[in-house]
Amino acid sequence: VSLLTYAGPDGEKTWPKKYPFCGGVFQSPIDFHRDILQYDSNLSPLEFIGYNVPSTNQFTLTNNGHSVKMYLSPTMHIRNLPFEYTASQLHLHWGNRNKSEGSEHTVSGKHFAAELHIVHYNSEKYPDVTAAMDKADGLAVLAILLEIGPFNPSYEKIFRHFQNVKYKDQMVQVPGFNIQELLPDRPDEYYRYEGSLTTPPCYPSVLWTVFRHPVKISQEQLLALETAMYCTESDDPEPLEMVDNFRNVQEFHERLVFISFRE
Ligand SMILES: NS(=O)(=O)c1c(F)c(F)c(S(=O)(=O)CCO)c(N[C@H]2CCc3ccccc32)c1F
Ligand SMILES: [Zn+2]
Repeated sequence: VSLLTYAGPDGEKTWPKKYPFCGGVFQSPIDFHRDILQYDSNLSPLEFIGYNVPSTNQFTLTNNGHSVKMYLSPTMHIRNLPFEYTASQLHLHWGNRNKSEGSEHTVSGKHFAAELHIVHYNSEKYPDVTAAMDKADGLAVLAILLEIGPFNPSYEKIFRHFQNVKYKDQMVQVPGFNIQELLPDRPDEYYRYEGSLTTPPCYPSVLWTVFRHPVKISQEQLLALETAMYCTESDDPEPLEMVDNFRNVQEFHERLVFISFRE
């Protein structure tokens, strides 16, 4: 989808022209602020099955021109949602070296530095993610907010490969590791709402789980994320830096976000 640029003449404001759902209902991301939050005691901790992938397995990390994404193992799934959801891929959203405020979801109007998404599909009802991605109960995405702190060795297991996926369509193999290491402390505390893909085609098909607590990565790790990748292919005479690949927050009318924690 070459149309997928966030800023400029083809930016997110033009998405609804070609992708009508982008101008529709239940759009993500959103801002979490006090008067739309409601505690829900039924929101139980998620179970992460098969997340500890042996290093004999490998994940494919690739630059798809607007994000860096890593395909995950079909043995990974989450339980304690209305259905069983199987992992598909993870990817990131970030800002730029002068403005490290590239998260998609915001809290009380505040951006975090970046955001990791782990995309799953409803494997109880659909054969694969492509069949699931335009269904209301098709996808479940886990979102981890990233902020600056100490060096994070778990995130480094992915970040150390960025130099090999600098350009569009490049890919590299990443040795398996426990993907649960990428989750924050207290993963039982999260925001939950029904929303959409944050890139075209913006299908309202995502059950969002945004963890309350951010994960820390170092300033250097964040700079690597913000400066390593390009949207363009390696031989493109006009390289385009892959930066600011986050969608702005969407209007959230008369709806509630459910929280599993008491503020
Ligand atoms: N922020 S988000 O979680 O909404 C989200 C993205 F932001 C994003 F960039 C991608 S993508 O695969 O890199 C490109 C879109 O096709 C996907 N990929 C999803 C959407 C389409 C699709 C098809 C198969 C597997 C994954 C996805 C995505 F779910
Ligand atoms: Zn995403």
